Amino acid sequence: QNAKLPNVMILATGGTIAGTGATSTTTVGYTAAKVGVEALIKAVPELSKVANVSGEQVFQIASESMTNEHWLTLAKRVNALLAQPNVDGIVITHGTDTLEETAYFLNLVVKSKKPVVLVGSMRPSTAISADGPINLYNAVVLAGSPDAIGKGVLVALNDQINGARDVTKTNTVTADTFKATELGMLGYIVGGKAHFYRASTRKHTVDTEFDVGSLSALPAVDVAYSYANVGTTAVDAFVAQGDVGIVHAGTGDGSLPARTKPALVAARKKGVIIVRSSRVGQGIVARNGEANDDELDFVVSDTLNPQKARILLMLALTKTHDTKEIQRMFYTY
Ligand SMILES: NC(=O)C[C@H](N)C(=O)O
Repeated sequence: QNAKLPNVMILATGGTIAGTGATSTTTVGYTAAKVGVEALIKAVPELSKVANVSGEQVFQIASESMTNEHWLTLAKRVNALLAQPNVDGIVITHGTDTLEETAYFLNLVVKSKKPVVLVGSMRPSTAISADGPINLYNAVVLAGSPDAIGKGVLVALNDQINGARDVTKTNTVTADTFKATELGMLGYIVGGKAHFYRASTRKHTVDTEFDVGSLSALPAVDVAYSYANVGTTAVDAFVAQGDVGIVHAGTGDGSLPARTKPALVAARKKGVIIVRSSRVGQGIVARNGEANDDELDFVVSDTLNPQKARILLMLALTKTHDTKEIQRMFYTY
């Protein structure tokens, strides 16, 4: 322990960063979530020069299997740790598949300005040029950086700092997969230092109205994906199973196909909240653009992608079923 260094807690959840392959050239077909947190820390002795690190294994899963229950457990643990004066920042090691979702969930429910940084890797720990160790080093640097305080939940991979709201996985295999595309990344981690150039204007962490402290479950919300020839199978199934919200991942600017629209309108009449989002990946879904949202009593996702719109809708539904209020939240967070 060095009193001059920040105290950074590493919470491990699994993913490829904790994965192992049969050979050093195995970069696909490896097994995720095998290496424990102590081994991850031990693999990067340089960590002790930038922070007093300690580790905790919260889960050991591939992130495609992340659930709402995992998120509630993780968020409560993060909030409990950040309330301790001897914790300056938290790093969460995580699979990359749903990393952006966990980051955005925490961005909305963490009750602290202290840095929370999600990190993963695209190559397993056993690979040549594994990206996990450098990403972990950078994440710990970032979590211990005073400049990261109050910036919301951050993502550190490939020497870049991205904000939880706008970052997304853009490539299935390459190490430079996490990008905030048009809205832009926040900075770099270079030479053991975090360099910030921008911050999100959207509210997060201590400035949100959401509190998961007393929650043991989240409202049922699913995503209905749109494409040519789509019908009502998904929407009908979601309503039948009792969903209270549906995010429609529409084509283009959140368009509603002629065959699907009546099912969404009927679902809304039954009380289900409908959010129009887009599968495109860039741009605003404009209110009263591709559909008359005022008349249909639908909500638009603004620039949130469908998987993040699902998260905000779940949290919104813990507070209200008023569509005007929910729309306000989509323009706030
Ligand atoms: N690169 C990765 O971490 C992918 C892995 N399927 C996961 O999300 O756990």
